[in-house]
Amino acid sequence: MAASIDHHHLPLPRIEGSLRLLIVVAPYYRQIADGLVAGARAVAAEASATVDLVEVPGALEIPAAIALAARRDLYDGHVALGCVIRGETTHYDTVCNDSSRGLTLLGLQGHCIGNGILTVETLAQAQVRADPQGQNKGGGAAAAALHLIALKRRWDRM
Ligand SMILES: Nc1c(NC[C@H](O)[C@H](O)[C@H](O)CO)[nH]c(=O)[nH]c1=O
Ligand SMILES: CC(=O)[C@@H](O)COP(=O)(O)O
Repeated sequence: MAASIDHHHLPLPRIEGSLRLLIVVAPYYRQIADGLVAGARAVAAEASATVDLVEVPGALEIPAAIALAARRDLYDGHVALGCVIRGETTHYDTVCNDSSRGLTLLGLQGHCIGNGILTVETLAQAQVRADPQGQNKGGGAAAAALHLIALKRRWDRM
């Protein structure tokens, strides 16, 4: 088993005014997705954000769904949640790389996105990462979106 390493988490930023988050989740592995969503919702509640949630079939559809929502400028930030577990073929690499690249490209266009798409070898690895009492990657992705929103608002005021 890998050594456990503590990650330092920034405190949640204080954000004034209304705050709208969209969670886009791929429930390809339902139990994992549920843990990720629970963690993300808890962080959103801490920041008093209102949350909408939509589901898409798989991680590959997450960037496209966020791009569609972003066209309407409905949300301050987006939280991408899902899980990719290595199978027998190279499809794993496509799903991991293209979902990540899609989110990164959207981020570089100025959209505030937290990436909580797990890319793992085993279901056990996914379980500890999705668990809100464990590594809580869903919460981490929501926090990442909030940090970007805070920066955007700060620089919009200058
Ligand atoms: N294998 C996994 C997938 N594959 C499905 C794709 O994301 C996509 O929905 C399909 O290719 C149709 O476009 N998705 C996951 O979220 N996790 C996987 O492990
Ligand atoms: C991660 C995947 O895309 C995977 O679930 C597909 O499995 P396989 O490579 O065995 O078809």
